[in-house]
Amino acid sequence: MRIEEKFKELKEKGEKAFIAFYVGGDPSYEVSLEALKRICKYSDIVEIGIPFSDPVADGLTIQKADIRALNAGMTPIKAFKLVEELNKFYPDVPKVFLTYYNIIFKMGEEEFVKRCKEAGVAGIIVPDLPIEEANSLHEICEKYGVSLIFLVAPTTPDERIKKIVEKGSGFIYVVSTTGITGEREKLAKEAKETVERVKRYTDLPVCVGFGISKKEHVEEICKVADGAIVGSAIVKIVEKNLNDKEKMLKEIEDFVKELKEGTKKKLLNKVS
Ligand SMILES: O=P(O)(O)OC[C@@H](O)[C@@H](O)c1c[nH]c2ccccc12
Repeated sequence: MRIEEKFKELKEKGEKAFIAFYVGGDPSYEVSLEALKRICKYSDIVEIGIPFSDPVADGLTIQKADIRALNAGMTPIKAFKLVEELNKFYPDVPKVFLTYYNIIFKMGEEEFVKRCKEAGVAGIIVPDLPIEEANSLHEICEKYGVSLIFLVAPTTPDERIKKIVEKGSGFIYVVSTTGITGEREKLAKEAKETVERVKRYTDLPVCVGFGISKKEHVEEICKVADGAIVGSAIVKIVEKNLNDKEKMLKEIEDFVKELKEGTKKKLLNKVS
């Protein structure tokens, strides 16, 4: 399913998007497939990280997940296979790749995007690709109908936001705070302001990630944003339960189910 269709469907239901992030291949290909199936049950969009040896935007939790996946033999080619398999079970949940640019560069931009199209990957997020360097990838993504999702940080000036929303598609990813991925106790206060700033320049959905780790955070951000993205708090469950796969999967499923509830609150607020 395309990302645009998903947001349309959510709007009709009066819900915001819950987007879960998970590293493909963590702690093994098979377990990650099973975990992602559980995640797909309750998520509107799923972000799958292609593990990379030098993930500069990631905190320790996701760094460790990348290492676990790489040690277990995960590769970009297997990541495409993972999406294909998931699409057999959950075709209505758009899958988005989170990948650093080296992986795309090595395969070749066109080959990478063509494979995304064939595997049914709806979009890609490339955190280390600045907008100024994104022209060719942008064109190729348009040609194949794959969304190219860009990040906006609280430190991004308005002039740059204007450039980003021109090229971005699917949704705009607002980074709640400066820094790297990882759980945080509180939702950063600059997150809402950044969402409002981006919304001045675009009608694209705006979703927020970085540090969102509880249902309360999801509820809070969904008052202003179109969706919430949770990564590290889910990946942490893997790390804590490496010796008990069934417990790990159950905890992931229960947690994701609870987080999704936070995106339905807005409707209740509106009605009352
Ligand atoms: O882990 P957090 O703090 O919940 O943030 C989401 C994040 O994991 C996911 O979107 C992501 C994982 N790696 C990234 C690198 C850059 C930007 C975003 C990401």
